[in-house]
Amino acid sequence: MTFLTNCSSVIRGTAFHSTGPNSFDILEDHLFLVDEAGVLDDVISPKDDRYDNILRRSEDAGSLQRLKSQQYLLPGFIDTHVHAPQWAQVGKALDADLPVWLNDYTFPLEAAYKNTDFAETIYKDLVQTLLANGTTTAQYFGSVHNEPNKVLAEICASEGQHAYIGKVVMDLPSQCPDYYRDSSPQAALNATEDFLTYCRNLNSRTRQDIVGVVTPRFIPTCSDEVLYGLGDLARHYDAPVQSHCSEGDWEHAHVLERTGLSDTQAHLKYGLLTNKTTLAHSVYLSDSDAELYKEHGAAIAHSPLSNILFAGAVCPVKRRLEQGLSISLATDISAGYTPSMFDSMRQAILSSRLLSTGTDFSKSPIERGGIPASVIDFRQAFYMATVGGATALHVNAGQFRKGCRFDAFVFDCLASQSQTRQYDTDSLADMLQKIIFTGQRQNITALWVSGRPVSLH
Ligand SMILES: O=c1[nH]c(=O)c2nc[nH]c2[nH]1
Repeated sequence: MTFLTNCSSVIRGTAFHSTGPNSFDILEDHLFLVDEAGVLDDVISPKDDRYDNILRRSEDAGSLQRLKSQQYLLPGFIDTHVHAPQWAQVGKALDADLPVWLNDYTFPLEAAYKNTDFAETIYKDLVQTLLANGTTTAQYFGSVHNEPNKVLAEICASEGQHAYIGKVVMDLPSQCPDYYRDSSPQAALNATEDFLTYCRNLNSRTRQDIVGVVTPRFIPTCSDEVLYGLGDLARHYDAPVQSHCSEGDWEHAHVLERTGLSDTQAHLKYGLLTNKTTLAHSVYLSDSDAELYKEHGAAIAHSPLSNILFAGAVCPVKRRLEQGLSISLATDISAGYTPSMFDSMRQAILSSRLLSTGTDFSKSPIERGGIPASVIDFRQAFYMATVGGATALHVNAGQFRKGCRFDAFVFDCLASQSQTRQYDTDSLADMLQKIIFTGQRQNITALWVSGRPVSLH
């Protein structure tokens, strides 16, 4: 038996994990054996002959942690689209439309991160807040300037969060303010390369993933030269790519007019639609665009809150899942106003209900314009927030399986100020639904990233 030679800790309790878009498992009263590297070495069911022996030995060795009644183990959330600098304006200016929001609020704020003291304060708060909300992995847009991006990478490393981070590229003078853009396509490419290398070096010194991501803000703010150059860098470094795609009427039409192509086709032309690409929003995809995502293995970062505020339409998640696309979930701070993936899961479910029924009360149900069979439920939401994110980022996480890294948190229904109730009438499957619909930050009472406990602030 490998136990006690490889294992640094054993957790005993009941866990939930997603096993696919339509399914989940309840691992009732299992033992989770975590090795020195923070990877699940084994998951032992009470029916397993080894159970009692392992339980006793881990208890004797002082490496056993038991979850209490009404405490559950969940996989850490994977938030695949967060604008780190926008944390300072979360909840602000959401009465504006996208171009006004970008030009009047967001660009001036992002430019302010040149002051690395400011960056340090905000980024530390952001990373601690996301961890406290159960997000063990985040994919971040940084800003144009690399000094604050490096501060963000160091903070993720020291706070203990897996982080995918991009230096934002925006170089097109006609679409970007003088005070906040890359000075030339070459300067943008050099800075991107510098940041990819920086993250690679940092990653070799940290336990968790710190990965540089090729990050054109979106096609409207980028020159053709820079977009082709970023495609070359992504290929050369085998680096992930993130951007925004087909996010609203204005943006979708703008790309069509400029390139003669849909946003998806344009990403492909520039070499930016790869199996390591995650594209936020992706609302206005034709079915043939969706086929391109599938063919090239690109993922959607579904951002239900910001889609409501800025897209003016709902991403047909159910349809895209049925088409076999890779779909993850995101808060999209700060066009999304919450750091909580619980909130994002809930909004994804609610948006799909409205998409399915249509919304104009003055029309009959038939004429209301809904798209039938668009409803997703807690299963798909849980999948996107965990396994979908892991699939998009190609990481072995999001589940409690042997070989998965142990990124997880304890959800405590009895935590102070909890609004999640468990009664005798509730089955364990009921409890997963209740957790998804009522869960909050205060329910998260312990969290591990790659097997290491993280302090919650
Ligand atoms: O929601 C969004 N947030 C942004 O920062 C952004 N930039 C381009 N398009 C965007 N959409």
